Amino acid sequence: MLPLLTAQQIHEADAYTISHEPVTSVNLMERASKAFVSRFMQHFPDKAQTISAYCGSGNNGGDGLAIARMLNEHGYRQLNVKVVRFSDKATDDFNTNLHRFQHLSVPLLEIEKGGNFPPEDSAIIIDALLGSGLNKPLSGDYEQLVKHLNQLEKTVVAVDVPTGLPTEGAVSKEATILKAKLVITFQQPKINFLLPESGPHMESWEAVDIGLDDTYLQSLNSPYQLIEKGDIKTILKPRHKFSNKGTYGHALLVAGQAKTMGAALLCSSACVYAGAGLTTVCIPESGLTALNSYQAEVMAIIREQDQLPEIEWDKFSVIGVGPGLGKDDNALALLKNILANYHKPMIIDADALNLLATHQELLQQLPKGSIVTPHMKEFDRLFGEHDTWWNRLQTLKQKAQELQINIVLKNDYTITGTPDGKLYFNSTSNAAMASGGMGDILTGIITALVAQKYTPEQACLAGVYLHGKAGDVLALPNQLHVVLPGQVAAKIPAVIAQLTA
Ligand SMILES: NC(=O)C1=CN([C@@H]2O[C@H](COP(=O)(O)OP(=O)(O)OC[C@H]3O[C@@H](n4cnc5c(N)ncnc54)[C@H](OP(=O)(O)O)[C@@H]3O)[C@@H](O)[C@H]2O)[C@H](O)CC1
Ligand SMILES: [K+]
Repeated sequence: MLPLLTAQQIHEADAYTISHEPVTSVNLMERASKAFVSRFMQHFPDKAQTISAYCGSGNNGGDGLAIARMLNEHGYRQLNVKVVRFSDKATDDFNTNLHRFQHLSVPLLEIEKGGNFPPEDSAIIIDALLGSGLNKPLSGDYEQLVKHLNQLEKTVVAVDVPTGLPTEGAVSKEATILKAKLVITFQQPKINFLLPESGPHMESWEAVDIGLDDTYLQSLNSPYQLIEKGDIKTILKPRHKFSNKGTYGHALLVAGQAKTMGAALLCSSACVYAGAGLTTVCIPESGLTALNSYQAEVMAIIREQDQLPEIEWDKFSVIGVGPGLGKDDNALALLKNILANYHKPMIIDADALNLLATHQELLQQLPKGSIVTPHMKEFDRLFGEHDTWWNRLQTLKQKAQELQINIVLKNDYTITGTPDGKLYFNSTSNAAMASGGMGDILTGIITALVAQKYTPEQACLAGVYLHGKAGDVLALPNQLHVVLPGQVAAKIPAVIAQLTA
């Protein structure tokens, strides 16, 4: 897991590394700048490109000066630096780097408060104006400069953080932020990079290691964690000889209506592919032929209109409810019936979430450790409207603790909130997966993992990762525009095999 820290914690981690490694703060800046330059050169190897580095007078600006010096050493000749003097203050490391810069033949121009902005002819702008030290929205000269640079529509590469973007906390829709094509960030993505509000302000980010003390970073016990491949490899268990279908559990999915039977087919199919020993789906009779032809491995319990189905509750290791279920009185009666009779962790998705939203008292009846898998709109229906993702994140943390459930908030970086108050960001998936039915697949996968005796938390983290990884494996190598949910399900065994090899 990569702990995701707040700006304050990053500052403390700097100080800890400086005193314990030990390394001087200017050498830590040198190390960070070197890491930036080596990544920058991979993306922009053409040394004849025109580059302007805009530097503030804090440590982000100090990085900018060190970066420009290093690029010059590497033979980038069409380089110039613009230092903005909008503040009377400058950090020591900025001053040291300005001093180191002065004997170079690289043009350096200072932009004063209230001054005019010089013409900008470079193709690439390195944004080293402000970084993680941002403590208020941009205004005055900074805001004017950033607006000016934004309208030039250059290729902006931000150092650590795009100027004006807070690393955590609410991002105002009105905020002026320097739009980056690429952010090369130090040590870890900043929490806001993983929330949709950063989308309009940055196309992509890459984190470079600057050697902050890892034991210290882990000891901060941050509630925000980024899931990495190694974490999932640790969770997934290989299959053993002499195991049989009974070893891998019996999953029941309660899903589907005549017009939304596809959801039931997709989630039960995903459950089979993700390895449940047995999968049964409870559907209306109208779906039986489709089920038998789509996925012969799945068994059925038929649900009559207006009648509760006969379910042998003890037979099932786990129940997943909701995809395509509908929100009518029958669906509600069925959900109530399940909550009254089944007391092990269950998975609640789609229509069942909307029923919970309109019958909030049922939320309290969810067995401890249950899993709900809302997308943003379902989440807000359940827990109230949110005007920023940061606020939504805080509700996610609070509700998972309060209800003692796992909440999987589906998004680009799907976030799982767990009963112990942690928020885990997933690192797989891509935009080709944005299509109807993809959530049904996730429900099937998570249900299958709980059936196989993974803890609910493990099932969420691994399920979300596998789902996204299957989509990545399918879409990324060929830059596919779209991948279909059924393809993602069928890819799961290969993805698990690769992770357990
Ligand atoms: N471990 C690491 O990640 C390392 C990061 N490094 C780099 O350091 C910056 C952070 O540097 P810092 O000096 O703390 O802050 P900034 O350069 O981002 O900002 C400088 C000062 O600007 C003022 N400020 C804040 N917000 C605004 C604003 N909206 N308008 C104008 N001015 C603003 C603020 O000072 P005040 O006294 O005015 O409050 C800031 O202190 C990090 O991003 C990395 O690039 C190190 O190089 C190595 C380790
Ligand atoms: K910056």
